[in-house]
This record gives sequence, structure tokens and C-alpha cells, in this order.
Amino acid sequence: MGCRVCSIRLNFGKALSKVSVFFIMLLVFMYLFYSLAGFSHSFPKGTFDLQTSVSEYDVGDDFQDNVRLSEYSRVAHPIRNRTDFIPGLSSVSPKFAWQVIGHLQQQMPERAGAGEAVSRSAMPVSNSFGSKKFPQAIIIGVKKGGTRALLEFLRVHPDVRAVGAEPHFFDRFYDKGLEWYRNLMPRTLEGQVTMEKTPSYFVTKEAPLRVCAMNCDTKLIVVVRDPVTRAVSDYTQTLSKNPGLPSFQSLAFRNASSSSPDAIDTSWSAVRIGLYAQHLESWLRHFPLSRFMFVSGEQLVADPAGEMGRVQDFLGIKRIVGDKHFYFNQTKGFPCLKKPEGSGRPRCLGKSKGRPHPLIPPEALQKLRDFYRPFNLKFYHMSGQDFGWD
Ligand SMILES: Nc1ncnc2c1ncn2[C@@H]1O[C@H](COP(=O)(O)OS(=O)(=O)O)[C@@H](OP(=O)(O)O)[C@H]1O
Repeated sequence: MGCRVCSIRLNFGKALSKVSVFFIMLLVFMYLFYSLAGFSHSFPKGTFDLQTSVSEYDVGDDFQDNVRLSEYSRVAHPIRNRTDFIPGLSSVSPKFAWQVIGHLQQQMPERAGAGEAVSRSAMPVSNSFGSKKFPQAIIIGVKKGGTRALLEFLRVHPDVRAVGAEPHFFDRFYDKGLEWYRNLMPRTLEGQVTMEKTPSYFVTKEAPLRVCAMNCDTKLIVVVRDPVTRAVSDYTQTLSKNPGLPSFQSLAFRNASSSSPDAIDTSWSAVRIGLYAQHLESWLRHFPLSRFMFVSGEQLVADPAGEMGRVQDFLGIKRIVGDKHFYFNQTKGFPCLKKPEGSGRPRCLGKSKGRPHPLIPPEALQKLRDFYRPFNLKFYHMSGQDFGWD
């Protein structure tokens, strides 16, 4: 009898340990599955959530492109691909190892959504993978200038680490506080430059003072493009989301019934953003010209390596991203990133970048060109650079 009880207990014990093992295995499996599924998102989730709020500067398209390209940046990144700080990782493929590191990093505070910001800000921002710093350089504009191309080209550089999505801190989410902002940043090692891009900063009245309140030594990069083409590009983006949009002309020109027929409507953001001299003026009240770098959007397409050389000098990092990283993709009509050594595929920006523009009547474009001329000349004078738009 006693032995039967013993055997029942023994069997029950065995069953219990089997169930425990099963549950542990299940948990491990679920963790691995979750981790692998999560790898497709290379950006802080919280940031993406923020991105989806709709505004004039909606960047949903930009986000898609970023997801595709972020993989390139990782694989092409010799320093970031270091796997030696996690035991065992060196025995798996570098790509997988980096995914594990990336995932571990994503589990840390930058994953916080807006509501979590306060409690997260109390967490230490330093660990063995580096620390989160405020960006030393920001691509502040301009919308549709080529900002995504510039950021993705820069992310190939081992000394640049950037937030993939646009944080919109200095325009939309300033009330979240600086610690919230810092937590969005990727961790950087000594000597690496932290960056972000949010093109709407350039036209946000409060942004210059706010950026300066964070750090007046922040390097500011502005990618500028012929304001007429930029306006059409902006319109094309809005049209792609709202096919019922009125024609470009009806938005760009006020009704001919007024005393000044066909006056340009500067209250339309697609027109207003192109008044570069005006926007720069408000930035120059807080930053000296030496803190700015103006990148020609046209040159970034015609000679990406040349433009990247100047940007790397401005950032004070070695000229690493150059000719060998680019090829001209005939189908896309734009430069793309070559296949990184050893793995991956060549990468072009997504289909929302470099898309065909609708045909705008030439007289309308000419009117806009005439309108922008004095503003362009003023901008050339202020920036000390002639962009040749006229
Ligand atoms: N290499 C490469 N590939 C594709 N597209 C390129 C590239 N370099 C610059 N561009 C131009 O970038 C324009 C989009 O600008 P942004 O990235 O600043 O747009 S956004 O403000 O972030 O939405 C985009 O505008 P559109 O041509 O109107 O689509 C492109 O002209």
C-alpha cells in the first residue's frame, strides 16, 4: 500500500517536472518567436506610434522606406555588427547576432510609448552597449528635400547611429520632455554620432529656441531642393493619400477675382515651406551660420558621394561613405546603395521616394519660379551658397 503511494507520488512528481519542462520550453519558444517576429521592426515602436498621428507633415511614406533600408544599415555596419559582447553570439551568423543585439536594445526604454515616458526617464541610460545621448546633429529639413536619402546614406557609416523614424520632438511632442526624447535615441559608443531627422523642424517657429535649449552646439543639416519642384513633390505626396485633392494650380494660386490676380497662396504649406530664407532667419536668431550645413537635394541625386563627403566632413567623421557605396539604378532613376559586402541586396529607397510627379501647366510653374526668385537669392546670400535654381 505504502509503496503504491510512493509510486503514485513518484509518477506525479515526474509528470509535474515534465509539465514544468514543457512550460519552460513553451516560454522559450514563445520568446524566440516573438523576438524573431519583432525583428522586422528596426525602429522604436513608440516612435512609430507617434509617427502615425496625422498632420501636415505626415511621414507615413517615409516610415515605410525606413523599414526597408534599416536592414541595409545594419548589415553594412562593421562596428555595429560586433557580436563579441554577448557570449555565444559569435557562433551564429553576424546578421542574426546583430538582430539579437538590436532586439535586446529595443526591449530597453526607447520602446516606450508616449504614456510611459515619465517612469522610463528614471531608468539609467547607460549600459554595456553604449549610452543614449542627445543628437549631436539633426537633419532639420526640408520636407521632400531628400532627407530620407541623406539619413540612410549616413547610416551606412559606422560612426553614425540614427533614429530611423522621425521623432517630431521639437514640433509635436515637446511636452514629453527632454528625457523622453533622449530615450528615443539609439545607444552609441564613444566617438559615434547620434542623429535624427525631422524635416518639419525647419519650418516650426518654436524649434530653433527649443533645439538651442537642448544644446546650442547641435549641428544642423538642411537638405534644400528647388522650391518649385519641392512644392510639386509635396503636392504629389498629399495627392497619393487623397486622390480627390484639387489641382496644384487651384491650391497654389488665390482666386483671380482679387486685385492681384493669381497671387501665390503662401498659406498653403506646399508653397510656404519653400520660403527658405524666411525659415532660416528664425534659426539664425539662435544659431550661428557655422552650425549649419546646407545639402543640395539636386546634388544628392547627381553626385551622392560628393555630397556625402561634405556632410561627413561637417560631422567630423572619417570619409567612409563614398563612390563605392552607390550605383545609379536606371529603373528608379536615382542612386541606390550597393549590396553590402558578404550579404544583403542592393537597396533603393521605397516607391514613395522618387515617384513620378503629375504634369503641372508650365505657366503655373513659371509663375511660381518668378515668385520664389527673390527669396532664393536671399537664401543664397544668407547661406553663402548658390544652389542654381534660377
Ligand atoms: N537616392 C534617392 N532615391 C529616391 N529619392 C531620392 C533620392 N535622393 C533624393 N531623393 C528625393 O527625396 C525626395 C523625398 O524627400 P524626403 O526624403 O525629404 O521626403 S520626406 O520629407 O521625408 O517625406 C524624393 O522626392 P520625389 O522625387 O518627389 O519623390 C526624391 O526626389
